[in-house]
Amino acid sequence: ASGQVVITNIHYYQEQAASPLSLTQALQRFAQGDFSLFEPPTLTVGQLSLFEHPALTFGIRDRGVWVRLALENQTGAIQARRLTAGMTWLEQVDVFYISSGRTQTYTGGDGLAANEHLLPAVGIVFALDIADGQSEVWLRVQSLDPITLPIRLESLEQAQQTDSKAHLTSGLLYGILLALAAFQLVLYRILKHRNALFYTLYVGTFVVMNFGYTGYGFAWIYPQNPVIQNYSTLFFMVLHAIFGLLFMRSFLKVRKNFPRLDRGLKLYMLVGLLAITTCTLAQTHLLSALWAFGYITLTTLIMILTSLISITKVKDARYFLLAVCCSMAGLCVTSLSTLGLMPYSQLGYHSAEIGVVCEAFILAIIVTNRLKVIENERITTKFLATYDPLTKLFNRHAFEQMTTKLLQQAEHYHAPLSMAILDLDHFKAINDNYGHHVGDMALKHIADIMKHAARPNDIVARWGGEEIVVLMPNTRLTDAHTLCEELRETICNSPLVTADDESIVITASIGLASTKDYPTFSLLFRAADEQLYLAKKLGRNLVKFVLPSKRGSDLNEA
Ligand SMILES: Nc1nc2c(ncn2[C@@H]2O[C@H](COP(=O)(O)OP(=O)(O)OP(=O)(O)O)[C@@H](O)[C@H]2O)c(=O)[nH]1
Repeated sequence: ASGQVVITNIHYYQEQAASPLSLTQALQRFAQGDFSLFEPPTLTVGQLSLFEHPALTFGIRDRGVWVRLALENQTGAIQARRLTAGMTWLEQVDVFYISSGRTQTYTGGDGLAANEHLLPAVGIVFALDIADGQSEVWLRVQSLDPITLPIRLESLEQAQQTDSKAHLTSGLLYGILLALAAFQLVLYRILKHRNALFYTLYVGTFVVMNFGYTGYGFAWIYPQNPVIQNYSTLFFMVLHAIFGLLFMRSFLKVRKNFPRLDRGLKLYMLVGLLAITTCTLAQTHLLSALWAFGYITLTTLIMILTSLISITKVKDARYFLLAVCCSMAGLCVTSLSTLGLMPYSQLGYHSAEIGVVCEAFILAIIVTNRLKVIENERITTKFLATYDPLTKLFNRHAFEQMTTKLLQQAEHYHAPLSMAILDLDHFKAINDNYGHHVGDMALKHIADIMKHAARPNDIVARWGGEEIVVLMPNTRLTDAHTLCEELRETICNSPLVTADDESIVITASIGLASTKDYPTFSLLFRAADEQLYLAKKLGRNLVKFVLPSKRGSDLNEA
């Protein structure tokens, strides 16, 4: 039987006086011809009608509006229908169903606690039994939020389909946005970077705001509290804008690049927050609505302008701009269609959500990318603090720190510990003959040999220039000597082969000392260094050390 109950025409009237009209007065006005005929816009793309469900829009106003629907039931029987008459945020919607001189009255809207007529994501709905022949529905709507009245008269099966579609769309939207926000929150937990936190709050406040205006909050969470319903959406709208600005300041480095603008933004955010808090606490609904809509529009413009002027200064600012433009475009279409400045359609109404999803995706990608760069820099800095970039051996600083610790342990456990200092022979000649580049290759080559020769607990570090130090825990001088001898031999038997296929024999001199006689780092180092000097003096390619019993003599020569 669907389709055989039709709305034949729609008339509307905007009250002029602050005091509301009664139904009788409205009927009189209609009879006098004060009502206007509503002509829904039409636009079809192929089979699809963009303005499938006519919607009347009156913007934000403090006076009531009347709508009259003329119905015709051609089925010859009473038909059950569901009438959707307005968005979930409307404060009060009175419905008068008139047939054969009898009037039935219903009241819905979010101004009334636990209102059963409010269906989240769908609107304010009424179940009507439509009498055979002609009948009328009269609606009176009063709200300080935008008065947007999509009108649908649906059979019960159609209504069910509409509901499923609406819940599915909302589920999808929340799913995507919450997943993106959760991902950034995890990144924030790990990397502690503000970009990720502000992103989470920016997207999170949008979800809360959306939960408010779609009516889920009122239907599911605070049905007894119309005050929360009336103010939460507007409050979170401003909060969403503020987190957007905080995110932008951090991402576009506004404080560093435009200090004066940054100070202005701080003030702007403070004013935004104070104003909406005051309006909310004072429960001035009209002012809150005007402030919230104005503030979010101005904020989006500020974000667009700031990203425009940041393009030359900040990497990825152009993507930030693209993201904000997506959201701005969506928000504009939704605002214009809810405020009645452009024809209302479902697509238009959902544009803000589509825009925000696009924005959230783009922002998630650029934030993750930014965090990757920051993390890489952090890893590099950490690496450079510990390692020598050329040879990838520990650097001098790391070596000193580790040695101090190991010396304390050796002393505590009365364990032996040896230190060797290795210096390449005539290294200057390699640089001079083959170039600095080959000198570097030689250093790397020797470092690789030493890494390979070192035992798991040995510590090999580049002390500086062509000097490499080795700390050998739990190693007596004689064992250390054997190891150093092997190392010296390996080095001189492993010539460096250059890119030109030239083979360069490299030799090294090594000085060795043990903690048995030199218990502190400086003494140990100086002793090893003295032995190195001796090795050089005695002709190079040698390992030199002092026997503990005969300090100063040099019995072991390679
Ligand atoms: N290619 C290269 N050369 C370096 C690096 N660090 C230091 N040098 C060079 O190493 C050379 C060390 O020269 P010297 O101290 O005179 O010692 P040497 O030529 O090895 O002679 P002996 O130590 O007496 O055998 C200098 O020419 C430095 O410029 C480096 O990282 N890369």
